[in-house]
Amino acid sequence: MMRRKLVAGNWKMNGSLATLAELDAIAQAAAAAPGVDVAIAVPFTLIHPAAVRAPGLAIGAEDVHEAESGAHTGCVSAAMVREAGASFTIAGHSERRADQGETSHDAWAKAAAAHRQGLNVILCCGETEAERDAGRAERVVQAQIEKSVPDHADGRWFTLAYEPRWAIGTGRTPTLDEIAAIHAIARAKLRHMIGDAADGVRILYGGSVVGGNAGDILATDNVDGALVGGASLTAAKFVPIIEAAARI
Ligand SMILES: O=C[C@H](O)COP(=O)(O)O
Repeated sequence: MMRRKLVAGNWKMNGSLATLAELDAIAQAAAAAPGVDVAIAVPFTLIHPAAVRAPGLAIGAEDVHEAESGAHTGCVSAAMVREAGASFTIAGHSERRADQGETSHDAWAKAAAAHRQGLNVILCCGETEAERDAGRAERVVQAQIEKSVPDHADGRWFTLAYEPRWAIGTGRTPTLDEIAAIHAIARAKLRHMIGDAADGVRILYGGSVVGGNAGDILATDNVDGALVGGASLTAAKFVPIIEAAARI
């Protein structure tokens, strides 16, 4: 099945009203690459101004709470980010797993809550360095998928992102064979869980993607796009990744 490439940025806890100016050139590059979907997740406070400034880009949240509303001080619901202009959210990012103790079950609940509000979801999985060194990367990713992918997931709203934790922000990436192996296993696991719908689900690779390695990574089997952290913060670094996706 033909799956459109998706290049998604994740600004994490970076950015300001001033840096939204980067979106102008990113939106231009996205418009010049009609075969590629381009999305950017930004801090909650920037969702609305980003959506207003760049209506041609998919703007998203980096997380949502699993409840619809209620006494959860400091948290933000899927309905709130949708009202602010988000069309998608990330769920289960490894930094939330590490910093906030989120589990795969939490990621599942957040993905389901986001879908109930009509948001698309990029759900993250990925092993630690110790797990990879112990030869457990495949089993860890399979278990995360098993516990976090909602039953009714399909490619119209659901995207999986494989992000080995040791590759995030480090400048280190797995080999292309290692990426292909995990993506094939992830696809097989999705097929086991959701049947033929798995063929429509995009599986992104994330972890130290930059302009220089994007072409090779995006051309790897079962890699349907990239989830980009550091290199999504400026148009100068992000646009080459969009252009690499457009050349595939
Ligand atoms: O969500 C994005 C990833 O965590 C990758 O971050 P990075 O591109 O800075 O390694």
